[in-house]
Amino acid sequence: MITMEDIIREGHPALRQRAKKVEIPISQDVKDLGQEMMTFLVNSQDPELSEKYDLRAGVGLAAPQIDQGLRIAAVHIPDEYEDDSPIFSDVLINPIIKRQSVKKAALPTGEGCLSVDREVPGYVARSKRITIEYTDLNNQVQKVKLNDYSAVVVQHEIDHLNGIMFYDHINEEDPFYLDSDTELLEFED
Ligand SMILES: COc1ccccc1NC(=O)N[C@H](C(=O)N(CC(=O)NO)CC1CCCC1)C(C)(C)C
Ligand SMILES: [Zn+2]
Repeated sequence: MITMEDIIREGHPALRQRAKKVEIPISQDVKDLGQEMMTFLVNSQDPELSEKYDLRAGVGLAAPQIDQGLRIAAVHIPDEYEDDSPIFSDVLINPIIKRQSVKKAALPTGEGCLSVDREVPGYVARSKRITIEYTDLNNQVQKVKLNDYSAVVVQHEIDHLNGIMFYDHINEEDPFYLDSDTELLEFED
């Protein structure tokens, strides 16, 4: 199973490389990798398992973060109200952003990263609404519209497939600069 030891940290060159497209139909190896990545997220959100294996509560994981240079990202976004029905949960193979809103959104808390062991303060402005297309683990092409928090998570993961870290988006002069078309998302903890 994937644990924090398998997650490479900033400074590792693999985090700055562009991941390679996955051959379709996906091989069994890719299917296993995708399932393992999803299992990590589910485990990391389980009180017992996250405690037992010292896992950070993850909502997304990209293959480059476990040193696999493939365009695969797992996303598992819990619904803070109903535990058993996540807001969005899937393994994205070769995801592409087909449409994105001009309107931007940022988390009021800023962002962190499983591959970054430090706080990097500042707003990360991302498209508030996106339409993504990807292949799922059953080789089905999916077209999904996401907004707000789900859109933030997926954009954060797709960035990893392109060697981009969240802090690359933070304004150097004023980390908490917000331009007029960026809103802070409501964020109940
Ligand atoms: C169950 O966990 C939650 C429930 C409700 C709100 C937030 C979370 N958890 C997270 O935001 N978790 C972050 C996360 O997984 N990521 C993913 C990552 O590093 N992918 O490479 C960072 C997030 C920052 C914004 C989008 C993803 C970490 C870096 C803090 C572990
Ligand atoms: Zn990350």
